[in-house]
This record gives sequence, structure tokens and C-alpha cells, in this order.
Amino acid sequence: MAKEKICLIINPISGTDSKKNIPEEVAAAFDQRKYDLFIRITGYPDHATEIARKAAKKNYKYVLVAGGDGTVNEVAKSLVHTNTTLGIIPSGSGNGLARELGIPLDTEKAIKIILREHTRTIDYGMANGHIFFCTCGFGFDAFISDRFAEGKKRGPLGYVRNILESVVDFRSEEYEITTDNGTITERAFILTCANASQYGNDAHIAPGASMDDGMMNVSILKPLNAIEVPQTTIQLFTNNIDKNSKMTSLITRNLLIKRSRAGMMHVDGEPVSTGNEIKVETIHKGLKVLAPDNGLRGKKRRESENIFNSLTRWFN
Ligand SMILES: Nc1ncnc2c1ncn2[C@@H]1O[C@H](COP(=O)(O)OP(=O)(O)OP(=O)(O)O)[C@@H](O)[C@H]1O
Repeated sequence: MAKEKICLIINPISGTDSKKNIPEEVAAAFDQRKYDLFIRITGYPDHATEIARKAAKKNYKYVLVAGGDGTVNEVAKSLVHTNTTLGIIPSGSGNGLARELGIPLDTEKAIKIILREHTRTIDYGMANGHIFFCTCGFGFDAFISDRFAEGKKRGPLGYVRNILESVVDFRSEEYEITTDNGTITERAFILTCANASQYGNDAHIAPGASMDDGMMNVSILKPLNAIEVPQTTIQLFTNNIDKNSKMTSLITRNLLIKRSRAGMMHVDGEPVSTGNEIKVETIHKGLKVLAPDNGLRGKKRRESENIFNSLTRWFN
């Protein structure tokens, strides 16, 4: 019988942990009588997209990615609607998709999940043609993703520094939002379309969002005053932000967002400049991914969460 082909793509600059043992660990995990393993290191942005596209074209069984959400997005968007299944070895700063799917952040445990070969088929979103798997956003989250990309400083402390600096400079905008159920106009601090419940780092902007329901959760957080910031931050990390009085949550398959001028958005944390009209669509069950069968599946985990373990995890 012909051997199956597997590609492992490693982003050498993602996250803060060393990835030097990953090739060896993955090679040792797969039976080389059954599988041919090809290992590729990315050399520049979007390189992972090119590698994964070629692998899918050649009918590789799996493309495994060791990187953060940016790299996972680059790989996964090449695999949608193909026969090739994504595997994730979380190696980023936020690891939103991995966390959402219940994939362990520890490399050895993540490889064990891959070896179980349990496949889930998940939805993805498209914002003006840009594919995302977790979130795309237009307010403060887009502003900080742009700052973060400029700052080049990776890791949780990089996020904290960028967030504190950005909060001072950010100006909220007014949006006209048309969903399957009608149109609203709202000035928002955050406007996020969420296929997954979180941005990454267990920062849950859309508690209850499910990756396989064929729907997009839209979280609109009105501008906050300084007194409201600490409580809102706690709610974000304890999966309770839907209890915030400034939050409006909508569920729709497709939506159209209009703003007064062109500007930034982010897709899975990567900044992209786009026009003043943004069409967001949900594509149902477009990506096959190796994941535990006990992932979030849209259930709220607030019962088991508390702010201390969330923040401790974030800073580790
Ligand atoms: N060799 C390289 N040199 C510079 N940039 C690269 C290289 N390879 C990949 N990249 C880019 O690195 C960027 C950051 O990667 P990624 O998002 O995976 O890590 P992260 O930002 O640390 O994690 P997260 O997104 O989970 O916070 C991606 O946009 C990717 O295109």
C-alpha cells in the first residue's frame, strides 16, 4: 500500500517557546512505514499558505502546523474544502483556534491528539474575501492587532504593553450593521464577528459561539468609561462578557458592516486594511481539523473558570 503523506510546517518566529524539538517529536510519533513526513520551516509571511496549498493539491493526508493563530490561519485557509486535514501544535502567543478546539498547549499532548486521528469539520468566516476561523474585528481589537504587528514584540507582555498604549489613542466609530434579521446603527468600542468564542488567550468575546453551527456571533460593545474597564476585562476572561450591560450580541449567517471610511480590520489577529463596507459570510463545515471530541462545542465554560486561573494562564 502507498504511504500517506504528511507535511509539518513550523513558523520559527511565532510565540516565545523554542520549537527545536518539534520535528524530532513529530517524526518519532508517526510510523514511517505508513507515512512520509515532510518538514518545512516558513521563511516569510504567507509562506505557510503556499506550502499548505501545494500539499493539499498533492492530496497530503495531514498538514500539521506549529505556529500561532496567524500561521494556523495561513495554513488552514489553503486546506478549506480539500481532502487534507489540519493538525495543530500550538506554538503562538494567543493560540485561539487550538484553545477553542480543546487542543492542549503542551506539544507532546497536542501530538497525542493528532495521533488519535479524530476529525472535526468546522465552519469558517469570510470578511471581504479574507478567511478567518476564530474572529474578525473592526474596533479596538483591529487597532491593537495593527499596533502589535508594528511593535513586533511577541508574547503576553507585548500584548499588555500594546493594549495599554492603544487604549489612550483609540477613537470609537459608528457602524451600520445589517444582519439576516435587520439593521442597527451603533457606536462601538468593539465590533467582532466570532466563529469561535474567543480571540485567543481565553479572551472570550462571544460566549456560546459554536464553530459548527453555520452561524456567526456578532459582539458589539459600546464605548466604555474608565470605571467599566476592569469589570469588562474580568468578564472577557471569565467567559461572562455577555452579561455586560454595554454588550449587544447578535447571531446571523451573513452580515454587512458600513462605516464612514476605509480602515483596519483584523482576521484571526492579523491586521488587514479594508474598505468602508465589509461583507461577512459564514461558510458551514469547510475545514477538517484533528481535535478532541470534547472541545468547547459552543458550550459556555464559565462554571469552571475564575479570573485568577485565567489571568495566571495568560501571563504564563
Ligand atoms: N520566517 C518568518 N519571518 C518573519 N515572519 C514570519 C516567518 N514565518 C512566518 N511569519 C509570519 O509570522 C507571523 C506571526 O505568526 P503567528 O501569528 O503564528 O505567531 P504569534 O503572533 O506569536 O501567535 P498568535 O497569533 O497565536 O498570537 C505570521 O503573520 C506569519 O506570516
